[in-house]
Amino acid sequence: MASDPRKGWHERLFGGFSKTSSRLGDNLGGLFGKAQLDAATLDEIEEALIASDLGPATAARIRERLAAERFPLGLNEHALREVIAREIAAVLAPVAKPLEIDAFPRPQVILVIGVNGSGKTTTIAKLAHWLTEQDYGVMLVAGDTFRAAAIGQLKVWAERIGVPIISGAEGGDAASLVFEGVRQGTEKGIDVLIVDTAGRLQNKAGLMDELAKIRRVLGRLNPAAPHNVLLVLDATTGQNALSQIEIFGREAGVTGLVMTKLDGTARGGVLVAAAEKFGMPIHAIGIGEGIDDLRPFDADELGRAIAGVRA
Ligand SMILES: Nc1nc2c(ncn2[C@@H]2O[C@H](COP(=O)(O)OP(=O)(O)OP(=O)(O)O)[C@@H](O)[C@H]2O)c(=O)[nH]1
Repeated sequence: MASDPRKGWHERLFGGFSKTSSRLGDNLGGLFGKAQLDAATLDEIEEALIASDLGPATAARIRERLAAERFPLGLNEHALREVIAREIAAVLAPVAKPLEIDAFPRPQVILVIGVNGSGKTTTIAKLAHWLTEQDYGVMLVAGDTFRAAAIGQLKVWAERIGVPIISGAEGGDAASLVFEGVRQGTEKGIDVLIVDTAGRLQNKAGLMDELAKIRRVLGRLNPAAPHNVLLVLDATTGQNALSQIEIFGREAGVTGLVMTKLDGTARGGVLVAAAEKFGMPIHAIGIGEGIDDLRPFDADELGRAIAGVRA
């Protein structure tokens, strides 16, 4: 019997977030079972939530909810985790937006940006796979011309997924490659063009200039392009991911986020902090290195995974 892919995802999601939810449990440990939810206990809970990367605004929000609710039998672990799950879901619901591919014009252009090692290349592969599964014709552009290895890696993925790729020589001009991508994409009737970009933040000015140039070239071909600018973030960097949203959001016209490596890190709470602080759409999360490990998410389900509440 074929395995149910939804069930598989649910299990991987809860498994992936297990370090995050157990860290939350460790931080809250001494507070379970307190008979009184007095101000001092609420303060301690709020601090534990902040220490779990959920962000000060969400921590304050959960504190308020706990203060407003009555726990006649004392605050047991399950009740506390349930409140946390609900409030996290409320923070995530407005930003949990799957990537939308408009019907016109074709190709839709998705520019993928982020610092080196954030999981950009793998995310592009997963995204291409997700789109081809929905019958979109996808083409990749190896726009990280700064590193030969990045070009090679993307080519391997393209072959594995079975999508065409436009690539040039190391050190080539990324903007002209993108131009060529749109030209060929239009000619071949491609639906979605996914463009990889360099991620060397150590040369921030150069990087931002290059992204601006790519955007200018795209804009000349079609004023609405790029239709999406996705910022890929590595959850394991914790609060650092927030400053990347700030920098790239200000300078590179980010339209949405993808957070990767949420499996195997205890810092998954940062996804909630990002949602609360920036309110930007979060299109998908990555919970593994496999091609199927990137998906849009359901806010309620993710709230339970982070808070460690089994359905
Ligand atoms: N556990 C886990 N690993 C991931 C995930 N996404 C990517 N990775 C791994 O993270 C490493 C870096 O990913 P890349 O896709 O090469 O990152 P990049 O941002 O393109 O990096 P550069 O090529 O150095 O610019 C690889 O070993 C990936 O397999 C994820 O969701 N979970």
